[in-house]
Amino acid sequence: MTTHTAQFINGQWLAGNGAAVASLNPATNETIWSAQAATKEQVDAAVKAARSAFFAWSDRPFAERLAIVQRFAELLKEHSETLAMAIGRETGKPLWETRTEVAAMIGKIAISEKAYHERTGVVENPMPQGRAFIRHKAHGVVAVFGPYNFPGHLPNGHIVPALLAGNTVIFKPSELTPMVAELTVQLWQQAGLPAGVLNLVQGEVDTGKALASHRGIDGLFFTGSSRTGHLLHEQYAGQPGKILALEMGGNNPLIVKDAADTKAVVHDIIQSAFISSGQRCTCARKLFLPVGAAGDAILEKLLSATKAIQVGHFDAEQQPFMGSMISERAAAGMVAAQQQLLDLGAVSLLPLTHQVGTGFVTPGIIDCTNVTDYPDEEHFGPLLKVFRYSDFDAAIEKANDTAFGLSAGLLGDNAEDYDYFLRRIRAGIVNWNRPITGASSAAPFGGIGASGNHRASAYYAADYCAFPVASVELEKVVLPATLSPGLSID
Ligand SMILES: NC(=O)C1=CN([C@@H]2O[C@H](COP(=O)(O)OP(=O)(O)OC[C@H]3O[C@@H](n4cnc5c(N)ncnc54)[C@H](O)[C@@H]3O)[C@@H](O)[C@H]2O)C=CC1
Ligand SMILES: O=C(O)CCC(=O)N[C@@H](CCC(=O)O)C(=O)O
Repeated sequence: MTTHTAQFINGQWLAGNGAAVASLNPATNETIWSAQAATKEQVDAAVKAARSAFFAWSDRPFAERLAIVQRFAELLKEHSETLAMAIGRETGKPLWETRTEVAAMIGKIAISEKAYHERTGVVENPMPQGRAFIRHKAHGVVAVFGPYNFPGHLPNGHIVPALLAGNTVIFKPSELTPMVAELTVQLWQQAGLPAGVLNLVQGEVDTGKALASHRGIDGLFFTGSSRTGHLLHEQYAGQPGKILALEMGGNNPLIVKDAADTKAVVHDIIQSAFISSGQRCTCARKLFLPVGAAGDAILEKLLSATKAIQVGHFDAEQQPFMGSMISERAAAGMVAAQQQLLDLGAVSLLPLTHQVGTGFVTPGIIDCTNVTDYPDEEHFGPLLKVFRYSDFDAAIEKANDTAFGLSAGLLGDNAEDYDYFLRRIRAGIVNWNRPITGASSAAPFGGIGASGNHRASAYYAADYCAFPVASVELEKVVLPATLSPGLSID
């Protein structure tokens, strides 16, 4: 296998000078990409390149920046199948899903253009003497950190609005998905981005640390685990001048109450809990079902439909619903999480099983109703915890009993219940009779508590990509008609 020149610094593809790194196809453990990591010195070179490129890029008229970003969208369309294949190979996600990921990347461009104007454009307000303006300026050099579960779409959700706003970027993708990052940056290069405007540094945590701690960056946009996000937040304490946007995980509840269509309920639960093999930050982790016959019927159908979920290779002709998880390690981690819950007194309703030597797992369902020391952790895979409840208020209270606050949902036919749920539940994404995954890029996307730091992304990403500048302006210096009391100027 050829070793990639994986670092893109100041418009040049360079070999890393650091340790060897590799990417595996998680379904087979075959190495599909290898390179050497960027060193601290190379990260420094990337930051310096981004700094040198900043004024020339931010001084360009918006239309010129937009034209390059739109060219990137065209290239994404031309290469969509190559990119969808690469995402499938590197993450294990089935092609039907990776194709939607590429479509979301393409859709991001028009949405970000609209958001740029609506949320950060120029506003002029009349005033008696002169004019008042609200404008927005780019921060400067920003670092973008991406997760592995959407290696194209989620970094793209930071990079596109950051570039449109006039920032220059250093992108540090997940070490589990370097191949997708490389392909994406190649398309940016072809789109005609000037040297230094977007730089790519690849490597493991050391590369991430070198970038996050670099004094030369003005901001950091992060999508990833709550653990890393919290480390970054601590690291940025005492640096109010730097913008930090954190999109982190969740421990998301879904409550079912008085829903007549059991099949539809089961469908929305499965879409919420098991899509992407449970590897979405928005996935339902906790399912609240009423005690009694209605809850029993839903559980019975849920178990049989979950047992029937097809798990398979990303490119299988007969497409599976779930592909491999991101790695064998992640799969083993889910088995360990299940065991931890069993040790705490949970009852397995459908065991999550792991095909050792691969990242494949089958989806699992576990009853945690009687677990008193329930760990408030995000188990990032297809393991759904069921809680039976007899009182709606108590279910909402338990749903809110988490440090996280990303997504939440109610499946039920009563509008008053939803109105009440909406007022009580603490989350940044709250849905009614829809799966809680599959958020729209045309809406803000972010959570509260341990899920984020109040800098929602998607439609609101424009907000953290620029800072507002308020100006009052007059073309000439003019003496006011009335002077302040006690003032005379002869
Ligand atoms: N709220 C949101 O929008 C989303 C959140 N996520 C969350 O992301 C997680 C899965 O992604 P992962 O790739 O496992 O996240 P992760 O936190 O392990 O890694 C994310 C990025 O941070 C880097 N990194 C890790 N440790 C670092 C450190 N100490 N200093 C600097 N950089 C460091 C990694 O190299 C990677 O580029 C899940 O918890 C999921 O819930 C995923 C998608 C969306
Ligand atoms: O960022 C956007 O444009 C919208 C947010 C989004 O696409 N969310 C997805 C995936 C994020 C995740 O859960 O990892 C979703 O809600 O399914």
